[in-house]
Amino acid sequence: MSDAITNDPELERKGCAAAAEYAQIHWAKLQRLVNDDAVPAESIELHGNDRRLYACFRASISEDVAVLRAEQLKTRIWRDLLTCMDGRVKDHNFMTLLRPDAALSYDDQRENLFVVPRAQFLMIELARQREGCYDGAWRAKRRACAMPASAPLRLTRTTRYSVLECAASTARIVGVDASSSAADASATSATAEGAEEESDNARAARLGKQLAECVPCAEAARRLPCPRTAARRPRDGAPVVIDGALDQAACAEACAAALAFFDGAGDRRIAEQQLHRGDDVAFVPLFGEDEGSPLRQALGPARRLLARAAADIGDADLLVPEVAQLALYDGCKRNLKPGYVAHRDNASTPGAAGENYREVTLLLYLNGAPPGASGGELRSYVGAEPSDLDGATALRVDDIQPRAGRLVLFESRTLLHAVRPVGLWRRVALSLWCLKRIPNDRLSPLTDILGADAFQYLDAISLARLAACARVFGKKKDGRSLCDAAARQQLSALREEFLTGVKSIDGMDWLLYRQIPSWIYCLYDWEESSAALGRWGPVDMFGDRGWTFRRKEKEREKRKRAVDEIRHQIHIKGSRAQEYVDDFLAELLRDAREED
Ligand SMILES: O=C(O)CCC(=O)C(=O)O
Ligand SMILES: [Fe+2]
Repeated sequence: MSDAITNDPELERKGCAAAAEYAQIHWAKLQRLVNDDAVPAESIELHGNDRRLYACFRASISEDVAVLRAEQLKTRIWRDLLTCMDGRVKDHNFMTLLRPDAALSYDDQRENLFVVPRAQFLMIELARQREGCYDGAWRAKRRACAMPASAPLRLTRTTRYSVLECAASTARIVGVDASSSAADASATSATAEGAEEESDNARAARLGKQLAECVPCAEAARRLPCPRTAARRPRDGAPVVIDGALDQAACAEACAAALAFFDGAGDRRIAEQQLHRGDDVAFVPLFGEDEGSPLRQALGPARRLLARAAADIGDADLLVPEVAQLALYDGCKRNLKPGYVAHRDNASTPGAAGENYREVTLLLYLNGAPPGASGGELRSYVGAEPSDLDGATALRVDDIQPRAGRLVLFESRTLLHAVRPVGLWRRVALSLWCLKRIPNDRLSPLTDILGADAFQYLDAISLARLAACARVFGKKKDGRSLCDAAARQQLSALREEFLTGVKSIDGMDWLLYRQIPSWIYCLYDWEESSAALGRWGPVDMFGDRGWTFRRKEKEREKRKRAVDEIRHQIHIKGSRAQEYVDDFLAELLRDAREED
């Protein structure tokens, strides 16, 4: 056809990557409609003057735009119309990908996408928005596609996190039930949120959840075989940057799977956008089978690389958590420019508020800013003083560009860093924090004795007993001990299952009081006994036999001796610790009754 518009090969060559990125951004915008039925389709802005552009289009062309054939796009009318757009529409002739069928995603019709000038794309998409192509039925269908019926997002409680879990992808989204146990493993010691107020994250980190769920790095590398990397221990407060740590193909696959995963989670990704950081976070198990999990499979090479890099740092004391963090800074979401304010991943001074176990931070970028997009640099304030929270004392400020396959390592306690606001692109990275036990860990004397791993093998009842013991000799001021926290979590999960019928060590039904068996509360009270005498013991705890108890210093002494004894027994008996703890608690309760 003589008046057909032909594609300019030069334009194609230059615009290929940009077109793909633009398509991704456009699809992300439409995702808002999928996630929220209340959003009118035409409220998604595509261009500065959408109404006018749409009117202009409909003044010339009356065809239906829901499903288009190639020849419909190359007519003389279109050519004239597009010629008028020069100077009126920004980037009017930029190569842009158009979906032939509005009902389907880019992926669904990957082979058949049209390459059209930007102005043409805009007019067609604006018409689709305004003419019902993205109506309720379309949204429902897209939702169904994103979330197969067999894999609904559901709220689950595990011993570790309270999470939204997508069964098909085995990644876990944090942030649904922040009040109880959200542990997004991102404790921040020096963020804008204020030093006084401890975040859920910080609390989770302080309680050592990460430490209870990790393996020595050599073991991690054994479990996830991968060739040696160039990773080395970062020193002198400066980050180590290694390019090409992961090949482009692996990055592209991982990135696409991550974006699909986050898109599938929709608005449920994160309950509330936090002020100091704008990313969406999911936790991906580092180890285990890949089958049945597209996301985990796609992240396989990245997970192996991180585990290997952790081992290559060469510090035998380093531990690798069982989960890596997948973070999306979605610059295409709600016109936000998400970033992360200046912070350190661990307290710069040992013992300071917010301290956790992070020693080395590993960041693996799965993509970089596409041409024309900007932001998202990792800003590092090298040499900033430990008390400096905003980088004023930095000797050097380096902006490290995210790039597919780029691995960055830095000392978690030392490097003050930020993520610069991300422009119109979707930045995807996988992070892993290598942990190190804190000498004389104030959090958990029992952990020192049993080892953090023990918590994985103890059932709720055992943990509760250990918790009770830990409370007796644990350091109160810092909050719950490790096992106390673990016990609470397991017990509250159990609550739904067994409202009755779970027996405490002395054969009584657990009386659930604020989700925790009341005998634990008795022990708390017991522990809290001060020099002043007081009455204690919830009357209902022992039902008909309700009794009270007058606390005395000498009993406190007695308990302390008993606890020391238990500690000793645990130490020498190893795995039989549980029995001894049982005996100890039984004894405590017996004593208490006798006293009465
Ligand atoms: O993604 C990055 O570049 C850094 C993210 C970060 O600082 C964090 O998650 O703690
Ligand atoms: Fe960080």
